[in-house]
Amino acid sequence: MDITPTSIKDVVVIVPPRFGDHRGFFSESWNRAKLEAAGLSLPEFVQDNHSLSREIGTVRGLHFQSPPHAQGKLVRCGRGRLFDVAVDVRRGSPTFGNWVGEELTFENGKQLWIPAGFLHGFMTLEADTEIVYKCTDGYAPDCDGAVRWDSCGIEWPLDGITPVLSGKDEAAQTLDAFDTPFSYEG
Ligand SMILES: Cc1cn([C@H]2C[C@H](O)[C@@H](COP(=O)(O)OP(=O)(O)O[C@H]3O[C@@H](C)C(=O)[C@@H](O)[C@H]3O)O2)c(=O)[nH]c1=O
Repeated sequence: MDITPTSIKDVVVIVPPRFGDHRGFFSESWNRAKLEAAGLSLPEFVQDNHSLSREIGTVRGLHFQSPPHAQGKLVRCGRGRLFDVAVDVRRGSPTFGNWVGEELTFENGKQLWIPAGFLHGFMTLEADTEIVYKCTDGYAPDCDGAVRWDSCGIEWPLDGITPVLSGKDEAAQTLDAFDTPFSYEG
């Protein structure tokens, strides 16, 4: 189990091993005991999500759920390629406002662990890209919120394109206007 830190202490990249043979590969995409043996203890997951984005340059995000339904997310790509982003919005965090971006592809098998207290979003880098992620809390529409994808200084890889957005994401508040419900707990 390969676990690599990022520029934000609490966000990590995980790459589970793949056992390849003439048929393809086998991989344990999630194994609590093996992660703990490798030094990473994650909260309990209660929901798995899966979405398909048809067009290259589709942007979903930047999303969060407020407490008491804040979500940590363990994200991977099921098909295609995407650029996955976490933005630290924990009030008082030494890395408040900083972002981490990681290319997650079917081929590289990378997973990004994003704890509660971060905005999450992604841009697809290929048509027909699928994302799969585990969440530490269930969907709570009353706690659901969004911040504009282009208000956080993120260096999106498809710079200059007109992204495909939902109406909710199009109308989202900017990071400057966002009154974060999260605080840093060290
Ligand atoms: C997020 C979510 C949505 N839905 C429904 C609501 C709506 O009718 C439909 C589409 O919802 P959305 O437009 O919010 O889907 P989407 O834009 O893909 O939202 C997701 O974006 C990524 C970046 C995340 O991090 C997720 O937590 C989630 O916010 O699915 C659920 O039933 N359960 C869920 O957990």
